[in-house]
Amino acid sequence: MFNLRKLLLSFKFAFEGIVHSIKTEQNIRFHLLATMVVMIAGLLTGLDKGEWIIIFILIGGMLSLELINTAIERVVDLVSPGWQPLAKQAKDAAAGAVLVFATISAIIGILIFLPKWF
Ligand SMILES: Nc1ncnc2c1ncn2[C@@H]1O[C@H](COP(=O)(O)OP(=O)(O)OP(=O)(O)O)[C@@H](O)[C@H]1O
Repeated sequence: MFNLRKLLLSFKFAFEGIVHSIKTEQNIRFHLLATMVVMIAGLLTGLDKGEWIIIFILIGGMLSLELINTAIERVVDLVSPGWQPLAKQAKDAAAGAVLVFATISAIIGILIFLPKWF
């Protein structure tokens, strides 16, 4: 009923997916750098518990969305190695989802940090 080996293997595969995405996707490395900058800024600025929770939700959402974007890119390349309008639409929509979340995250970050600095 509960297979520990299978559970551990699924963690291993998920970890491999994260490592592969970091190695191959420049955008994910940029977001990891941004994550570190925000964490350091948060520690130096002094955020309350609610603000940290919001920041962690945004960081988790952002990185998860980047991983899903990588997955979509890989599946599109798999099923459509040649140029296809639908492949472009799929990849651009996935990239658009990342951009929407990144923009909203940046706005929320500004709303949290700016009043504390000025
Ligand atoms: N198979 C395809 N058919 C049509 N358009 C594509 C295809 N692959 C990528 N594109 C489009 O080409 C443009 C440039 O893509 P880009 O150089 O970012 O490559 P990518 O495959 O989307 O991303 P990555 O380089 O991270 O794999 C984007 O608009 C993308 O949607």
